[in-house]
Amino acid sequence: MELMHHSSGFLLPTIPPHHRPSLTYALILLNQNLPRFTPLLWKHAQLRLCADGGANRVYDEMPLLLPQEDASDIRRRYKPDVIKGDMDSIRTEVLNFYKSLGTEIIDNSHDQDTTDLHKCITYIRDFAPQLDKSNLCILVAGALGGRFDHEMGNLNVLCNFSSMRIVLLSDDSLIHLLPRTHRHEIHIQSSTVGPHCGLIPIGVPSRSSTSTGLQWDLNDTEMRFGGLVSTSNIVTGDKVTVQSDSDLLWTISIKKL
Ligand SMILES: Nc1ncnc2c1ncn2[C@@H]1O[C@H](COP(=O)(O)OP(=O)(O)OP(=O)(O)O)[C@@H](O)[C@H]1O
Ligand SMILES: Cc1ncc(C[n+]2csc(CCO)c2C)c(N)n1
Repeated sequence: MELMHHSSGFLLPTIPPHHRPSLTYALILLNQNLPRFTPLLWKHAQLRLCADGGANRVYDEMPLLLPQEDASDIRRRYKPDVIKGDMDSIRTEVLNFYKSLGTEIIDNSHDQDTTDLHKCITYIRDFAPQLDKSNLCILVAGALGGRFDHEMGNLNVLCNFSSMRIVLLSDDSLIHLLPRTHRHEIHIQSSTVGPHCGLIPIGVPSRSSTSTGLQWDLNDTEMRFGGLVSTSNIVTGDKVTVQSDSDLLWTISIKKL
């Protein structure tokens, strides 16, 4: 079984040269409070998309995250490449502003069966011609906090696209899938993440999960909702390994400074 490496180097101003694997990043901004480190994610990304009302967040909140700079300069500089969704949340002034700067607008108002985040991921997967897809990682800003149905929809997207690397981010947490098809090695960048973490089966229960590097390691352990799921766990070093017969969610806290 192949080994998959994970790292949160994208939370550092400069991604370390030894960072493995070397990834190409795309950023999706959702309609939820933007994490304070969004300008950093923006810098690392080669493609930036707003999911519908996510464009309002970029317009309203980027100037607040960079208060020492002029708001209208910030708005012109942080121009999304694409705004995609059912367009029921983006404000007209915001839509017209980014349209006038040349942002591509994709109106999918006919599709009321998939979320705007789902629509953005489909776009990156199927259309973004300039991106190297072989080592692509999609960072999703504003995925947690707020409405619980949205949060669950965002988690479901990890399952819809389980073979893609997708990281859900808020100010406090980072979440991604550990597909059962791989063994996993998670590099803990202790200056930016930890120590609180969790391993949670998603979709189906896990009959057997095994980890190293946690205060409460799993050892051929069964996990299911209604039984044990590993929350409030703690990372003990700079490396965590995980193997499971089911897809698991990995979550780790993001440090404030
Ligand atoms: N409170 C929230 N918490 C987490 N994610 C959110 C939240 N609000 C929106 N999102 C994410 O941002 C995307 C765009 O949000 P937007 O408000 O434009 O969606 P929407 O289609 O209008 O949602 P709805 O019609 O259900 O209110 C959503 O698809 C969702 O992924
Ligand atoms: C069973 C079922 N539940 C909810 C929706 C509604 N819905 C799901 S995604 C979406 C688009 C949001 O931008 C909407 C309206 C549906 N279609 N089918």
